[in-house]
Formats: sequence, C-alpha cells, structure tokens
Amino acid sequence: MASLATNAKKHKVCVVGSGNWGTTIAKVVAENVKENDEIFDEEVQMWVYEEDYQVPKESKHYDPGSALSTKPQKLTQLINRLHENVKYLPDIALPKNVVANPDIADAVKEATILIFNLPHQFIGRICDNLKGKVIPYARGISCIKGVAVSEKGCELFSDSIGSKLGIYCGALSGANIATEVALEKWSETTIAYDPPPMDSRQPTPAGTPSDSPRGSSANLAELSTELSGGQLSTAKGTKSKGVALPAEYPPLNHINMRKLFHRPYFHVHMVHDVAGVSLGGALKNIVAIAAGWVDGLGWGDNAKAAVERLGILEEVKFGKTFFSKTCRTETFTEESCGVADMITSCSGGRNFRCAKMSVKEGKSIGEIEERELNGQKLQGTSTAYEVNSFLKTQGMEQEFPLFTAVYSILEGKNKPEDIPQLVER
Ligand SMILES: NC(=O)c1ccc[n+]([C@@H]2O[C@H](COP(=O)([O-])OP(=O)(O)OC[C@H]3O[C@@H](n4cnc5c(N)ncnc54)[C@H](O)[C@@H]3O)[C@@H](O)[C@H]2O)c1
Ligand SMILES: O=P(O)(O)OC[C@H](O)CO
Repeated sequence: MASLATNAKKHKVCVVGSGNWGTTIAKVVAENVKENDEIFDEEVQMWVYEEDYQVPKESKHYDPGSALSTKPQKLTQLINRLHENVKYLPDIALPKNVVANPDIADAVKEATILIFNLPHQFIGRICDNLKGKVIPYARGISCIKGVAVSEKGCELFSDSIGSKLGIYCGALSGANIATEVALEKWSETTIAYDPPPMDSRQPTPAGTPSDSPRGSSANLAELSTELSGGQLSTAKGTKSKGVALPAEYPPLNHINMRKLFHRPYFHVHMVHDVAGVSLGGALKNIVAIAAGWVDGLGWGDNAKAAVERLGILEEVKFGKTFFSKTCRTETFTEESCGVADMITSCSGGRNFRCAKMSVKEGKSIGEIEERELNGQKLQGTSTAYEVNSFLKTQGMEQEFPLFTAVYSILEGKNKPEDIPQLVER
C-alpha cells in the first residue's frame, strides 16, 4: 500500500484567475497547502490577467511620496509586493505563498492541480492558450459559474476544460459571496469530484478510508465506465479522465481534495454530481437578476421568494432534462451549491444588486456593472442569453418561463413588471 511517507513528490497548485473569487480561493488554498505540506508544495501560483492599476488615494497602500502610488503599476507587481489584490480583493491580506504570475504557461507548468476561477466568458480562449502546456496527469477543479453554449450544445465548464486540456476536471460551487469568505465569515461549499478510479489510492495511515463520506473507491469504480482513449462515459457523451497520476504523488481522492479547500470558516462537502454542482452555480445567476428586478420594484420578500422557488424548479428541470444520467435533484435541494446559493445570490450577490439598481435608476444592467464593479464581471446577463439560445435550439423556451422572462426583459421585449404574467401557471 502506498504511504504518504513514500510519496516523493508533492502536488503543486495553480489558480487560473485572480478576480474577486479567484483571489479568495487562492487565499484559501494557500492557507491549506502550508498546513498539509506532506501533500502539497508550499507555493501557490496565481495566474493574473495583467493590467496596469493605479492605487487609489483612499487605499491604505497609497503613499504620495512613492512612484508605486503616483502612477499605474503592473497588478502582478502590486500583488507580490503588497500581498494584497488591491484591485479585485482590496483590504484582504494574502498569504505570502501566493505568487501572482502574468505568464500563464509559466504559472501552470509544474501544477498537478489547476483551479479554474475566472469569469466564464474568458475560459474558452484561456484553454486554447493552455493546450499542450499542462502536465498530462494534472487534475482540475472549475470554480466557474456559467455554462459553455456552442454549436455542440450546452456543456459544463468542467467538461469543456477537461476535454480541451485532456485532464479530469471537477467543480466547486456554493453559497459563497467572495468578500465574506475572504473575511473568514463561515460558509459552506460543495465540491463535485468524481475522479478516475486510478486516483483513489489509499493515503496513509493504512486503513484510512480513501474516498468521500458518500463514496468509496469501489463504488467510484462501479460508477465510472472506463473506455479506451482516456475517456469516461457521461450523460453528455464523453469527458476526459486524463492520464494516471504517477505513484510518487499522494492520491488525489476526496480526502486530499477536501484538505486543499476545507477551512474552519469554509466547510466543504464532497459529492460526485459534477453536473448538478455546475448547473446550480450557473443558473442561479439568471434567477438573481429577476430577484434584483422585483426587489428594485419594491415588491417585497414574497415576490423575491416566488422568483427563488421558480428558479430552483427550473434548475432541477434543466439538469434532469439535459444532464439526465448524472444530475441529482438532491444536489439542488440539499447542497450549498443549490438552494443556499440561490438564497445568498438573491440577497447580496452582484447580479442581484446590479439588477436592483438598474430598476431603481432606470439604467441598463451593463451601465450599472461598469459603474459599480471596478472591473468585476456579472455572469447572469450573458448566461441568460446563452441558456436562451440553447433552449431555442431545443424548442423548449416555454418550458422554462423564468429563464425566458429574464432573457426577454434583457432584450427589451418585456419589462420587469411583466414577470408575474410571464411565469403564471
Ligand atoms: N465574486 C464572487 O463572489 C464569486 C463567488 C463564487 C463564484 N464566483 C464565480 O467565480 C468566477 C470568477 O469570478 P471572479 O469574481 O473571480 O471574477 P471577477 O468578476 O472579479 O472578474 C474580474 C476578473 O476577470 C479578469 N479579466 C478581465 N478581462 C479578462 C480577459 N480578457 N481575459 C481573462 N481574464 C480577464 C480580471 O483580470 C479579473 O481577474 C465566476 O464564474 C463567478 O461567477 C464568484
Ligand atoms: O456576486 P454574484 O452575483 O456573481 O454571486 C456571487 C456568488 O456566486 C454567490 O455564491
């Protein structure tokens, strides 16, 4: 049996993305790699989309006597010098083992664990850049809330990342407003990781269970039909399982993945339903816009609750209709990535807040996003368009009245005031 003591190599982590959530997750994993240094290398690379940034006068880092403050600087240099992402996660100290890197190929080159965490509109191009540059036996976790709609249909980012890069990729999603997690306020999250059976070697000590509370390497083997060419069978055809992890590395099973993300303030529940976890995070962003609109109209909590109820129903229906073989209703109704994320997103999320302001001020959500978010990106508006274009190809717009209503309102064909009539049974 493999023993951690005999694992000559450690896993190196790279976070691909450094926005509000990307930087928060880099902080979380950087704390954990230090505490689990028998498994993980101490340095966490964080790929940063480079830009020049002027430290604002109100920042505690502003020093009128220093050139660093009086003219724009490279964001990576500011992060590495100040140990703070002054633009996307201001006033949160980052552990010193987070290293910002503007060169994506260099950032990923030694990583056996890749955490994808950037606005969903950018991931396709990033993966194209990364092709052939990642370690073939690397494993991925997608923290991206969105879906990839193309001529192929509606794909989960875990699947599209996995197939583009030839690696296995799971998903992390939950009721996780980034600034609250960064401030170490307690929250829960869900990680769906259904790795190839070959990853489920036993960690030491002997007898330690090798998988999640809900699974075992044995039932993983039953769940996963191994096909030739490095593919696992899934509801949507095939997804990459990557290449076997060399024996010198500690196994990347549920136990070790949980060690990378779980904190006293960030409680992780491991599951196998990658589709449900990914869809909960993506589709609630559409619903949060509707919730923001009805709240902005001053319609009160009952109206917002009605929108959230419908949102959960449409999430479940979407999963069951289009990802029927793998998606579990319980993922939406019991896990943080489902109902809890719906509630938090419809209370304090950016999509909710910007939609609410747009109604109150009579401005477009895009204008409000530009004005309020300092470069952060809403995911709900583009997801509403992408999901609608997919539903149209399926002839199923009417089956998802809330998602369709949000699209119609964004398109200017209806007004937020029309929502009750548009969703009436
Ligand atoms: N912020 C949150 O509270 C939160 C919480 C949970 C999940 N999420 C999800 O995490 C994902 C990442 O969100 P975020 O909050 O970290 O991002 P963000 O909204 O802060 O977006 C800004 C990021 O986009 C990058 N960017 C801008 N232009 C780019 C380009 N052309 N190419 C590549 N990158 C570019 C910026 O450098 C910056 O890192 C999203 O899918 C989001 O839904 C966010
Ligand atoms: O700020 P939002 O609307 O992108 O939502 C943030 C998180 O997804 C909440 O879990």
